[in-house]
Amino acid sequence: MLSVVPSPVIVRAPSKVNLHLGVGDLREDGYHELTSVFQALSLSDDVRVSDADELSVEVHGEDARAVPTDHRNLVWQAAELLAEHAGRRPDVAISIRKGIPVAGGMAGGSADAAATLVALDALWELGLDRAELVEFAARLGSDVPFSLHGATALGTGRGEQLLPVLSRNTFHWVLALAKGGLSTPTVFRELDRLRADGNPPRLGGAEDLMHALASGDAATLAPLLGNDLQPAALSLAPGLRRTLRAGTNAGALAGIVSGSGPTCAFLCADAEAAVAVGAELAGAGVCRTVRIAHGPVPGARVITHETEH
Ligand SMILES: C[C@@](CO)(OP(=O)(O)O)[C@H](O)COP(=O)(O)OP(=O)(O)OC[C@H]1O[C@@H](n2ccc(N)nc2=O)[C@H](O)[C@@H]1O
Ligand SMILES: Nc1ncnc2c1ncn2[C@@H]1O[C@H](COP(=O)(O)OP(=O)(O)O)[C@@H](O)[C@H]1O
Repeated sequence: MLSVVPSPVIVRAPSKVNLHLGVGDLREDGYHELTSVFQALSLSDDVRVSDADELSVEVHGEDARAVPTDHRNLVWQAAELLAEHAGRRPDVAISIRKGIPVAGGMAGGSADAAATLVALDALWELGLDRAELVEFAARLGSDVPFSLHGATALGTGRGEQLLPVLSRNTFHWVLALAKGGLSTPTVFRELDRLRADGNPPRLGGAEDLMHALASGDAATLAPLLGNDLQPAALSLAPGLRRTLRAGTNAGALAGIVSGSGPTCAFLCADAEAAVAVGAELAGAGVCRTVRIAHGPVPGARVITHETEH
């Protein structure tokens, strides 16, 4: 029988760093109330979907072995969710090319889920509007709406309610990737434990940081970066203190743990400084590997060709 060769749809989705992550108290539904200023970074994943006889997931890239290829993968859940909505079977082959570290606090799984929503909307010609995509995204995870949105945004609620934030210029980052990952729920639980035992510092509001973003000046932004999850991540992975010190010693303007960690993100004065800081960090033996990235970049979007990113 003749079969029509389906044309794959490829979508690129960004990683994120939380420039400001204020964590409120634990809610009754098990989530924490957040004030998060997200920035989407150029380190990204590509997700390719094509018609197939049944749903399958394959993962390529350095961290591929750490990623499940069954229903535990967020792209699987995204495909099932959209198929149910469309009243069809989720019969697609999904191939993920990972550039984002796994369990690194950079929203890699969320990026792939957002990418899958955008890709299947195109492949199945569903014509979903933005609000519908965002609603599906929020059902898949707190960070998934931001992976769709990209750029710079303020997230409230459990991080899923977004407002765009004005950000001038491009900021240059060095990312220090760690050997293992940290589980997001474990890090939130550790923060609850630290708060029950004592009084770890809590961030104030994000207004000054948002002014600094609007000014586009990295040196003004640097001292305003902050993450309430950082003490919890450092408590679980004390070696990250050395990584953070090494980055600022190497000339970064500031360093923070990205989200729930263990990736450390270093803000640099410009692209040249980022290359120099990256080279020095790579030689310092304080992390698995180093990546250079910039932001803000757009959210999940269809691309025509897979290229290096
Ligand atoms: C911490 C953040 C910061 O951007 O990112 P990562 O560091 O994981 O990338 C996010 O809040 C992670 O978002 P995401 O990874 O989508 O989390 P979800 O799947 O929604 O939730 C996983 C678990 O994290 C905890 N969680 C998540 C979000 C939130 N506002 N409060 C929480 O307590 C809960 O224990 C929840 O069961
Ligand atoms: N597409 C995916 N990519 C990476 N991890 C995934 C994916 N789908 C499910 N996971 C699971 O989610 C966990 C958290 O992964 P990830 O989203 O990369 O990190 P983080 O929540 O720290 O940003 C992983 O340990 C993995 O088991």
